[in-house]
Amino acid sequence: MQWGQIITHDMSMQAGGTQSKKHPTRCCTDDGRLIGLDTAHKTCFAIIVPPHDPAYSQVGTECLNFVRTLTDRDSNCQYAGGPAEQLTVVTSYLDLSLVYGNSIQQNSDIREFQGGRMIVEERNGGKWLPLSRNVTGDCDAVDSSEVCYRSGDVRVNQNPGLAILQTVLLREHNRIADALAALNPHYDDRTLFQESRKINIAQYQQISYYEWLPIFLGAENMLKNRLIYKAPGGSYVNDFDLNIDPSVLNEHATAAFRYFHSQIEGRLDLLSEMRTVLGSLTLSDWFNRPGIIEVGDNFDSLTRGHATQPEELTDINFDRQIKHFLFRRNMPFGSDLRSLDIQRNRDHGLASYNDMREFCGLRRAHSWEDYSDLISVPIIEKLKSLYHSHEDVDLTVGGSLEAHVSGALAGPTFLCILTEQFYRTRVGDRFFFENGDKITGFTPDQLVELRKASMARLLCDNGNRITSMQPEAFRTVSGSNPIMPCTNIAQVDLTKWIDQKPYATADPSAHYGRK
Ligand code: HEM
Repeated sequence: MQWGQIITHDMSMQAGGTQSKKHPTRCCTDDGRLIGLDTAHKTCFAIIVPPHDPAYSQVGTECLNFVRTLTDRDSNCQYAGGPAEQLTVVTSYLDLSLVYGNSIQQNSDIREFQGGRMIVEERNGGKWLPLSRNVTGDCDAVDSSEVCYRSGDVRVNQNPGLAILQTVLLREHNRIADALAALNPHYDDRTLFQESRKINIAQYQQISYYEWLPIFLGAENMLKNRLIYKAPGGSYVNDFDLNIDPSVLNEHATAAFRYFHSQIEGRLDLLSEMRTVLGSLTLSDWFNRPGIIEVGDNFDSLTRGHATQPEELTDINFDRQIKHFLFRRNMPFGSDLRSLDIQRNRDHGLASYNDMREFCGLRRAHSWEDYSDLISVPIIEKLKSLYHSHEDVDLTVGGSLEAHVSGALAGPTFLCILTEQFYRTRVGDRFFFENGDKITGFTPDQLVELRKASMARLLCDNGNRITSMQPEAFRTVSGSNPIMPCTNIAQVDLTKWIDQKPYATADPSAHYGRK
């Protein structure tokens, strides 16, 4: 689950949102009462809570704040006709923009400009993400001495697991930079930075496509649709296609990929190196308060917990920590992520579930009963009581009610969207790590090494003192996936980067991130 959120934050962020921070536009009063339509801001689309709601009725909440995503109409974009298009504020590519930032300015703010490294700050003997310059603004901090991070992505502080993986990926960059500096003492800061960034992104793409996505999209489905290849050793996959638009599909970011919100577990276990449970954290106590990961041995214990504790089932149930208590900020109740997802579907004006089925080559339903090919009859009965017509069912809702395709964690409609997205994400990326471009690609020897990258090794190398892990870290520990010493887990051999080729650059003024 947690890696999925990393991928999400790398690929999209709707414009105008504040994520976990309280939105300055208030569409409800602070105690959850409705504001008249005439007084509410024009971007308001508040979620109306029915009086009998089992959770919110306990505290009389009538209204959940919801601010519409900014569109091309709100920006200086040239209006090209057609419906409004929602804007995103991060790069679509899987390029670790959440670590490196989305612009030269963002990047310059978090780079050390020495030895190719990113800024880390030492606290209590550990190396951590640098602190935000506006602690009380960026986090739910009581005072400005609390830990609150600055990174390539403003959502970094949202939950402890996310902050851990952001830290792991940042430390990995510096680990690579230090190793390259030792192997190539003549490299300058910029060369070290760019080469380390390139390796970090390549490992991350390898892990995402070959280790993580097969669990979600099914390995066979991915092979069949050319998202992954049985590419042995050092051979390239030259599938870059200039005509493929790698932008993130609205149906992906606003509906299909959010289905995995159902995997979020509200209890975060802290585990010792022996994998005994030392305690646990409650998710809603730690939204936007990442400092907890720096306390005692929590960084390692939570990392082990995330690698050991099963995620919640991918189904119609959502943990109350995000369904009732999202960003509750010490209040008895917070917001409801599931409602936000459904309302966001409507805000963005996505095609209906039925339209999307048809688009994906599935049978268009002409009656409620026609949905029974993919949705169980008792659930259709519930839908009937909620929607006037079968044509009205939202994509977010219908897609998440389908029986899963064998080997995947989604039904056919969502799987169609997810597969199309991750096809575009690789084929539309001229820098995708398997690409054999002479200037930007890796050598076959380097590719052999990059294909050894794994989540297990990433956690081993970047914990404080994590010394053992199961080799398939996205899967639970079992007889065939036992905990083993980190030293037994394959590592990318960086000696293959000993001055392999001169750093290709002609125009010195075009250096990304130069101060
Ligand atoms: C503790 C974990 C997580 C929390 C608290 C969380 C919370 C949120 C919130 C508050 C939003 C914005 C909702 C809105 O206003 O529309 C959001 C958006 C989103 N989430 Fe999550 N999420 C989590 C994990 C995940 C995971 C595991 C995935 C997928 C694997 C995911 C996928 C998405 C996507 C695709 C978006 C839309 C991003 C955009 O385009 O702005 N999230 N999430």
